[in-house]
Amino acid sequence: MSYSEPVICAGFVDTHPVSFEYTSTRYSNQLKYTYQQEHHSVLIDSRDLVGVVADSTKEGKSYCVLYLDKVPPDAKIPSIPTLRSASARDLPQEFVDKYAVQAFRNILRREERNDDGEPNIHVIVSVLSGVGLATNFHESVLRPILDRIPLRADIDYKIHYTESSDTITDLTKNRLLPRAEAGVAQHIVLLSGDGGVVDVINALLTPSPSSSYVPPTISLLALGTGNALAHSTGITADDTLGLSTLALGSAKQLPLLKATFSPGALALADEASRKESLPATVRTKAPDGTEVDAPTMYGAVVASWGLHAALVADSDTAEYRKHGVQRFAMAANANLFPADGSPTHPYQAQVSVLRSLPESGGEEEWEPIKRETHAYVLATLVSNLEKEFTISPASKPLSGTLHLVEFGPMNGTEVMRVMGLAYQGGKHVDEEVVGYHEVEGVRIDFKDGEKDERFRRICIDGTIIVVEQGGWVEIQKENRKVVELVGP
Ligand SMILES: Nc1ncnc2c1ncn2[C@@H]1O[C@H](COP(=O)(O)OP(=O)(O)OP(=O)(O)O)[C@@H](O)[C@H]1O
Repeated sequence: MSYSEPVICAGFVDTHPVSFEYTSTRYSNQLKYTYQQEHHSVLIDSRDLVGVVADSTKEGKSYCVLYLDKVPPDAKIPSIPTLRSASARDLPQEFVDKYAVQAFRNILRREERNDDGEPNIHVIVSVLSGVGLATNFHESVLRPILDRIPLRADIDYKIHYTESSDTITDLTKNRLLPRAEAGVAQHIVLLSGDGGVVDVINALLTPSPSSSYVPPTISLLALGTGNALAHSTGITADDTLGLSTLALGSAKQLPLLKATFSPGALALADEASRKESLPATVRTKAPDGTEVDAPTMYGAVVASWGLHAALVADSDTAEYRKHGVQRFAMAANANLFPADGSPTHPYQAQVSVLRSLPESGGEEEWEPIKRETHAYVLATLVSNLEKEFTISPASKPLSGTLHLVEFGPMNGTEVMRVMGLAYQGGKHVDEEVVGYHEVEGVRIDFKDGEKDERFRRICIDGTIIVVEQGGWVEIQKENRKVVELVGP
């Protein structure tokens, strides 16, 4: 069949006779059905299509086509799309073959159950992620879709709503980790931003993993603010916020980075009103060669210091969160153009990068960046920090490469111009003032620089860690298989 030839056949929608027309091109697929009596047509674009579920309650080739009605672009309040379903018979076979939701069943191992009867599929709803739409999305969209599969709440899967910022960590540590270590396959459907994924990862990473550990699989539904992981892996390439990926995708190891800090480092909590210990410590060698217990945290997206860490830290308040993704731009403005008219801060530390030397058989070497002050130092595993903000154009989905973007102090207008180019597909990396390199690791050593702790804030996937005066942080790729992520 030529890709531009539509497939036309007769069938039924809700018992009314229709003519189906399925068009598949390189760029998009569409299913149109036209009621034979009224000549009225309905068009379903593949960007809105979740999948096609066989309807076992009906005879013959009966299906339920699940798709979404987009939120109108001029909607005044943040809203979720509306779930639509069409009960159809005798659909074009090509359409069924491409969008049938069998993959759902391969990923969601519902038949395996624990001794206490608890299923191994968990739906986690992070109620405060993004602008707070996860609960509504779960109740109005996800749950009715799971009902159609059919997957039954409390029998085939368990629902968890977050009650505090510790809910995901506690659930993972107490229930998911022991089963993963015992070799049980588990699936987590996560309605959150990147933070939910990071909480799961850090709770699963124990210092001495069991040899029978089975990495849980995560299906991410992009209900956060930045949603860097979802945008960078193609989960949000269509308009279903990750539902089509959940229905039709396949799982792959999620690459991680490991950030190890000098012993006095603490994470900020509750809008920076208090500090708390990091999730773990590891015994490691400090840059001066001494053995220390180093606070450690893992991430899947980004490790940064300077302007990026400052704007993430400053914008993580309930007040800023109301503005959705705009909160980053608002905080950037406040950092770049201080009210007192002063220039942006020249961040002081020794920054070094770990490079792999192919000429010496892949040996690695730390190489200092020859600049004493910095504005922007950001290492990332992903291409996009927001849908349109391409921080690292060379990063490929789930490839595990780490890229560093860095530049020195500039005035606010120039920083805005340069980083504005990231919204044009990542053109900032072509600017002479921007350093852009593939690296194995990055080290920031504060030595005697930076007396004010605001300038010693490090961002690991949205968590802000303050390094003590004279302290350091080392970021490297982590090779352990901790979770798999379902991608398109
Ligand atoms: N019920 C709750 N009570 C308190 N805090 C919560 C609750 N539910 C979620 N949170 C917190 O809200 C934050 C949500 O983070 P998440 O990353 O999921 O969304 P986001 O920050 O909006 O998106 P992104 O990280 O993609 O920009 C986390 O810090 C999480 O711990």
